[in-house]
Amino acid sequence: MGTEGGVVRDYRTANGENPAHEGRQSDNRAAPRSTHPGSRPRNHPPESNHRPSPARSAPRLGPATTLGTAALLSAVALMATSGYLISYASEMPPVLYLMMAVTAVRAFGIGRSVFRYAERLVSHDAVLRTLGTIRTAVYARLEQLAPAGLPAFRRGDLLSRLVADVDAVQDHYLRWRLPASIAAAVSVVSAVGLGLFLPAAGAVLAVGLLLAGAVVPAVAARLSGRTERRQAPARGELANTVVDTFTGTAELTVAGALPRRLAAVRAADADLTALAGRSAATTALGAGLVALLTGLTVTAAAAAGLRGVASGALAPVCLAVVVLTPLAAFEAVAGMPLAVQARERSRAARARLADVLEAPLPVAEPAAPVPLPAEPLPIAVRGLSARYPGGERDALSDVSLTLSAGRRIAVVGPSGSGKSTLALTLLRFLDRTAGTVTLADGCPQAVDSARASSDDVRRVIGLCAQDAHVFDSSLRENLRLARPGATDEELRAALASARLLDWADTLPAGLDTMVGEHGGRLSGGQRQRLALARALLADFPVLVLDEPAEHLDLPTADALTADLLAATAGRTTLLITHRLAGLAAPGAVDEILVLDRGRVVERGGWADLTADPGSRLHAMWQREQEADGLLLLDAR
Ligand SMILES: Nc1ncnc2c1ncn2[C@@H]1O[C@H](COP(=O)(O)OP(=O)(O)OP(=O)(O)O)[C@@H](O)[C@H]1O
Repeated sequence: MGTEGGVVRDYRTANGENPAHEGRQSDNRAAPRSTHPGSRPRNHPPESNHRPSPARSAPRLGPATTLGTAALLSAVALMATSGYLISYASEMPPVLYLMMAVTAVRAFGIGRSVFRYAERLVSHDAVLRTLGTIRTAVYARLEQLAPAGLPAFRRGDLLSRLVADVDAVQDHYLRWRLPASIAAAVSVVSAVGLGLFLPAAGAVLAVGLLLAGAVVPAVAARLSGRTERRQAPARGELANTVVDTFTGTAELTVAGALPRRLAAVRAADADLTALAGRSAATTALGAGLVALLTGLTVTAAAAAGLRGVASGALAPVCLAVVVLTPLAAFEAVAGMPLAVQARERSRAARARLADVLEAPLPVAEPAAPVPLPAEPLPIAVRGLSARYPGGERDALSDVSLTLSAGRRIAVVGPSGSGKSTLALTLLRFLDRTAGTVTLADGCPQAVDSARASSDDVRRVIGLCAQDAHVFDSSLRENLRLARPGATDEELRAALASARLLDWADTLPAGLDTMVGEHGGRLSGGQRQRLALARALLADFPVLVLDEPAEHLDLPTADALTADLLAATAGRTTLLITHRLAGLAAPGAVDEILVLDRGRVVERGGWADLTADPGSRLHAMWQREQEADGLLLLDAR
């Protein structure tokens, strides 16, 4: 089935078969502790083993084809019986003799509209259901690919795949398969039917329909196949440059690069416009050729009819039938050149969807996920290594640590040393290549996280990411994502822990204050504090804070780090940071791991490590203090 199968094969989660992610609610889409006992058995099968057959996903077009054929045949018969009725009526027979033809004209006239309406209803219902299935499958796949697997796709291009390419798939059914089947059926029946009146006219019609319905579309496909197939990637490119330009407008303006980016957008737009122009030219050529063939066929049928009348093979009153039937029958094939163009377009779109649906998953779900222990601590990480899909080397190598109840560990290291990779691997957004992560380590109910569903693991280990998404909603709704049933008191307590309550209390609308798109009405620090409050409200047994103070100015970053260390006191926490200032306070964290190139190169308490002049942490701390001093001088 080629790419067609590639897309259809994977529509696995449709029809509610895999309600896998209903419980994800916070930054890491995890549910609050109160809803986690970890022992709920999963009721969805592992995705990688579960692929529905194409037969179940492709729309059933049989009824629509039958109705469409009936509608077009009614139109052909209407034309033929009208011609016959007018010719016969001109002979002025008794009215009673005309009644049968009159009734047939009425029946075919009504039939054409009724069948056409029913065909549209049935075909669109079937196809839209399939589109819904495809879109669900694409969303579900994207959800599984995120976050570690998504960088393989560009954002605008993904948007285009999600919207335009999925829509283009409907063309495969509604604009190619359905009209092609109807055209074939109507052509055969019309040519045979006319042949019964006059074999020569039937033959002429058969040749005309064959040329218009098969040869012209083949020529159109040859002329524009490449153009049609290039449209979907070109649309993706345009979407990508537009999204990139919009999201980076501020930076591009500051760097003076906006004109260059706009030129790139215009170039992508011109490319797509040129493709659309070439496609339209082919459409016009196809329509022109079909109109020409219609005229030639009607003329040849009329000539054959006249010869038949002269030789006595055709009753004169039936001449109009022979002339008018081809005119109506060509309606069936008139859209075929467009249909093959739609086929080529949707073929490319389906291939692009298959890329998404068949992209390797960064995490493989176990075939039979085991329930997690009700009390998941301590969590022992031993020899953990991980690699990104397509990566040449491990981004994380042989990392070990123990997260026991209330223990706080800081992971520091230079950019690219694997800190975020450690978080992703612990949360099972990325599969490990070696090592173990044992929940309830040392207890009889100990379980390795790889044997549980990743959703369950994310109910135990929560993440407050550096780029935590803030929704375009109110403060209250943003917080309630973590715990839908939370009372205002609980929300206020979480805000207080994140040191945001004083500010929230000054707002006229209080918790109902709208925060804007991506939290645009908040400062960077307020956004991060809101994300922290949300993570605290979710009350995960283990909280991973990944660079929560990233992108903030130094005083704000240090204040936030100090506040979040205070807010997470007594909680099991893994704090990932490249800034050390917040860790210097006595008892801030229990252990510090220094990562470099994915490996733990140093570990210990703050005091011990910084006291050793040869230690990495000592050197990092010195560098940070010197840099801060220079910044202070600059500021003065
Ligand atoms: N999605 C990805 N696909 C492939 N490689 C990746 C991906 N994300 C990160 N990497 C690579 O993995 C390595 C570790 O990256 P990671 O993001 O864990 O570093 P980090 O210590 O968190 O850096 P930073 O402090 O800058 O956030 C880097 O070499 C990086 O290039």
